[in-house]
Amino acid sequence: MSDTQDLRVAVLGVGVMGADHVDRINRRISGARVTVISDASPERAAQVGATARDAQLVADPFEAIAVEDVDAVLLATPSAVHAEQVLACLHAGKPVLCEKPLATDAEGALEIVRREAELGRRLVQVGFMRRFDHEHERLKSLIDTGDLGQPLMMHCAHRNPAVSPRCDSAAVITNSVVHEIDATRFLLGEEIMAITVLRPTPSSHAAEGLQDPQLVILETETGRMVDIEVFVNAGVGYEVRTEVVGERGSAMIGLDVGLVRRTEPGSWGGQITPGFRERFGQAYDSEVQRWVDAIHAGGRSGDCVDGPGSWDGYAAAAVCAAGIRSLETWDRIEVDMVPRSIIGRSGSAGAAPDQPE
Ligand SMILES: NC(=O)c1ccc[n+]([C@@H]2O[C@H](COP(=O)([O-])OP(=O)(O)OC[C@H]3O[C@@H](n4cnc5c(N)ncnc54)[C@H](O)[C@@H]3O)[C@@H](O)[C@H]2O)c1
Ligand SMILES: O[C@H]1[C@H](O)[C@@H](O)[C@H](O)[C@@H](O)[C@H]1O
Repeated sequence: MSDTQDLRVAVLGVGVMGADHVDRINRRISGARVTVISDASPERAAQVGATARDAQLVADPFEAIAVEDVDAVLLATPSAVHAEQVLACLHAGKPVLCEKPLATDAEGALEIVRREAELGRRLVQVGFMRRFDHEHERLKSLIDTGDLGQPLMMHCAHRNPAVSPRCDSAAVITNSVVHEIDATRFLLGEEIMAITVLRPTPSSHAAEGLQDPQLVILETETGRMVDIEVFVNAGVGYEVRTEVVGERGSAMIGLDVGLVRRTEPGSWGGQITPGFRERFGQAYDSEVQRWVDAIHAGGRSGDCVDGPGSWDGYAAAAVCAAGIRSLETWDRIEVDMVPRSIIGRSGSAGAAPDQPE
């Protein structure tokens, strides 16, 4: 790849998210095109491949990563296989944008942080797309300029209309709460030290044995508290609300306040957002465009990340691991994280806890 050539991207896993990413790269992102598609389902690969003229289908995901004229990899495979596929990308020296979570356990994420640090280049970006959402960016800017005074608390709600019947109680944390964990680190700029997961009466719409909803309390290094209602079978629509309460005021995002209409006879209201693709479409586009631009800027030897990196993926995985433990024990659990200083320079440009080593 030269500066003027399109980045040749392999997309692995072309289900809901991967197919969207193929479409976004080919239609809306400049400086990149999808040249390889890989999916465990040959039918699905062929179906999505038919929408991407230039793309070659490669059945084995590790062969797809190794294809010589693939410059970068976008992973939208199931969360359980992210860690091994990211490690394969690092082994091949290729930049990777990995959908969240980076790994389903803290050890897997830490291994990635260590391997990237050994390479001496930042090649791993994690798909915490809320950092690219305009509302989140505005909220962060209000906090950073001091307009709210010192932030003290955050209140969050994360409601999905429904999830796959295969989703278990731990996956509610690793797949859904992981977004609030990253948003907390991003907005407040510090690490999370402890987590408590409470169990309200489960919804009758949740699958047998699934703890849904859950109430999660995060405690940060300086003692700020964040409460999160996560409810993944809430019906109705998609809602992600975040309110930051500071010493001089509060601010809330995610209120679905698009167009509000008054119509006869006597009705008033707006549209409910149906899902994450609609709510975060702009954020996914910005995330992928900035990733592509960062790889062009980094070239063959520089850093290829603009946004959350491997350290952010690890920090979130460590909090999730403590959350799963809290879910099992009903206790408040302190987060077990290695100190950042032992890792070296790899990690995130976007995350606040990015102190000089
Ligand atoms: N950032 C977000 O808001 C967001 C939204 C949805 C999903 N996600 C993440 O994206 C990932 C995919 O989620 P999804 O909803 O698209 O899932 P999905 O089930 O719709 O798609 C996954 C695809 O991967 C394929 N696959 C399975 N194992 C594979 C393997 N080992 N190698 C290659 N392909 C394989 C499957 O056949 C399927 O087509 C998950 O990690 C999820 O957490 C992120
Ligand atoms: O995988 C999805 C995705 O990450 C969405 O952004 C989130 O709202 C859902 O809860 C999760 O299941």
